[in-house]
Amino acid sequence: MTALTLVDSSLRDGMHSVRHRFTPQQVAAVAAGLDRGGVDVIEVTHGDGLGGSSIQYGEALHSDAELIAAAVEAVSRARVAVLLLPGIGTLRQLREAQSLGASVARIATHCTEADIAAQQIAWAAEQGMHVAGFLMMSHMVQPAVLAEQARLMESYGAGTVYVVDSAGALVPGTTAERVAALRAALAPETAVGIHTHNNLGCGVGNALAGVAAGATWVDGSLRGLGASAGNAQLEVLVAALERSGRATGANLFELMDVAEEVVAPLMPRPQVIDRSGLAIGYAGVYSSFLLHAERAAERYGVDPRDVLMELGRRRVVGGQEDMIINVAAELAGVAA
Ligand SMILES: C[C@H](O)CC(=O)C(=O)O
Ligand SMILES: [Mn+2]
Repeated sequence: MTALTLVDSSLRDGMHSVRHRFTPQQVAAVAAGLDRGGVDVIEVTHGDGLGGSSIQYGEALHSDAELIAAAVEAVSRARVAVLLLPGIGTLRQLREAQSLGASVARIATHCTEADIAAQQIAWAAEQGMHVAGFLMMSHMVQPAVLAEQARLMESYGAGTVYVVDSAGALVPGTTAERVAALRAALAPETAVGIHTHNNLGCGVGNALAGVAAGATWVDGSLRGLGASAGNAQLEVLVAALERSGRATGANLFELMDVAEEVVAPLMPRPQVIDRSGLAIGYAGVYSSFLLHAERAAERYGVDPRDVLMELGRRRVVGGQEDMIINVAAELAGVAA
């Protein structure tokens, strides 16, 4: 059985929850703990990836470069990964991240737009980085369509392709179908990854279903720290994987301690499934829309759930954040 690669997203997906305000000192403390805990890959960047710091996506307190350097310095065995969304981050920023010591490039596109990542995936693979293609909003297409997109990413040079449940809208059955479709379509040496969100309370369950269906790269975040309802809670996932007979190589008690003593005090609020988070999963809307939708709803005096349900009906995707204001204004019956 292929060994699992355990990936932590607390310092990247978790950035959405802390409004991109982690400091290099905090990054170093979390990364050192994850390294001691035996996590294989630690992802660090703005929540929307390299170059995400902006009015549109939220301004970060520190540059990606400062945070990546802090993580690289803090680890002794884990690899440091960065996220890049073509159209937000640039190859220049990816080159800088690699020069600072990042060795895994996660290149993310909407689930039907793998072709916009051809250049970035090929470049990173040529530089010797391990490239993971990240097919976001995977619930929006049928498994066969997703598998075709995964094959494109593989053809550009991706060594891993992920089913990414950005909205937390999948359940164990629909997760397993997608992972199995990718596993069947890709070459045996190409790994399949699973990245989940907990909006329907299925974050850990979906990750387990993904692993049972053939995923070997598996993401989580300490205390579940991630956009909207958060990710699969990493320390819980490790315990559940071990109990389902899959060795992780992680030190569970060390991860529990880092989660409790280092990450929990940094969290602005506990990672619960509140009504807006649940509405995101139910509507099938991009998780990082949560804070934008809450702000827009407050500004126009409407219910954030109505905004989210309407965004879901319109099949709005990442990159269309400006539509959130339009929808809130329309629901309020005023001009944006
Ligand atoms: C940019 C997104 O936050 C990437 C991600 O983690 C997801 O789609 O889920
Ligand atoms: Mn995510």
